[in-house]
Amino acid sequence: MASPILKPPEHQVAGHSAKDGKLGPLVDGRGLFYKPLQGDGRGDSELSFYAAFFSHPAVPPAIRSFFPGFHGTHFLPSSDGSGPRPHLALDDLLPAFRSPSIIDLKIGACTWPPDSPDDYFRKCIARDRESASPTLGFRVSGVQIQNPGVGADSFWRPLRSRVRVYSVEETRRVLRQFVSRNSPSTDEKLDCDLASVVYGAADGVLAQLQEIKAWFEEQTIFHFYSTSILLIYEKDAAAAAVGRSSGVRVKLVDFAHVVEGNGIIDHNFLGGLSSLIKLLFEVITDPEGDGWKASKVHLSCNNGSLESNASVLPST
Ligand SMILES: Nc1ncnc2c1ncn2[C@@H]1O[C@H](COP(=O)(O)OP(=O)(O)OP(=O)(O)O)[C@@H](O)[C@H]1O
Ligand SMILES: O=P(O)(O)O[C@@H]1[C@H](O)[C@H](O)[C@@H](OP(=O)(O)O)[C@H](OP(=O)(O)O)[C@H]1O
Repeated sequence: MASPILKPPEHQVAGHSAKDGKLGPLVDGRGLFYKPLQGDGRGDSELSFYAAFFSHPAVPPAIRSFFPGFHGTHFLPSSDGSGPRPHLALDDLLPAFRSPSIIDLKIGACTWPPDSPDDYFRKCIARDRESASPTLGFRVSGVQIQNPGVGADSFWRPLRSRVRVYSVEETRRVLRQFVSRNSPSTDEKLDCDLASVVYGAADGVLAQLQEIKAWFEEQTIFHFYSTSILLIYEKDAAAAAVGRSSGVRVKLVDFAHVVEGNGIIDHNFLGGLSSLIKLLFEVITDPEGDGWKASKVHLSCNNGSLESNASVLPST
């Protein structure tokens, strides 16, 4: 069989990209996503996580299904032309989708593991403070939303530099935009028409997140710093899914900063996940987004304390 042609993924919304001659992931068009092992120990750390996670007897099979399947490492030519290097071979999460709407949500108010080197901690906290992470416990890392009525290949893709500094209000808005049928770039009122099927259906995003959350309420094996939750769905399929499955997928990706849990609950991830669930639930119950008011919240983090005045909480 001829070797597959490797190319940058068509629908990558965050992270390092192989486009423009840089080092990034490649896909083979046959179902595998190859993520190059990054330097600074990040690649080795992610490889160790995948090996430990998929061999750990205490991880339930249903939980494994929320992670990309892992198929070892493959030595492949790097996308930046620097020669062959090991790549993680993962299930490509997107072949089943023709025009996927995707959002990457980086979970956790703290994005750096305890005992991180000082320069890494400073880099992370500077980025976190520009974002909604300290307030919400998660932030948007990247998003693409199919433009309805314009064609299957037309997407709204805001600049990543803009997305990673989204405020709380902007984060709430994009979560509503993600399930609206009017054009994402429009100023008109968002319709949130697909919220009940994409977020609220029996096999929708909230049901899947609740299953993940139930595991995080018990598991003390791993602590996931800077890990993302990807939400992936197809607008046409969701619109046609009255009473049927919308095919929406929830997946966890990016495990370069996972550390051992040492018998302790991963409060950082659990807090962000709970906050995300609450916001998505409110998209269904309060699609107009009126039930929010400004409030002041204090959150503490390892390596220091964060304070924010910009938070919003639902009114009671
Ligand atoms: N298995 C996969 N299949 C398809 N797409 C994927 C897969 N894993 C990741 N992606 C895409 O690649 C993006 C970045 O993934 P990931 O966070 O693992 O990369 P990264 O370079 O480590 O990111 P960062 O720079 O944030 O650390 C995701 O937002 C998603 O769009
Ligand atoms: O959110 P963005 O804008 O995509 O920014 C990236 C994101 O913060 C990643 O988590 C980080 O990798 P690490 O988590 O591994 O530090 C990467 O650092 P890098 O550019 O130094 O790789 C950043 O560029």
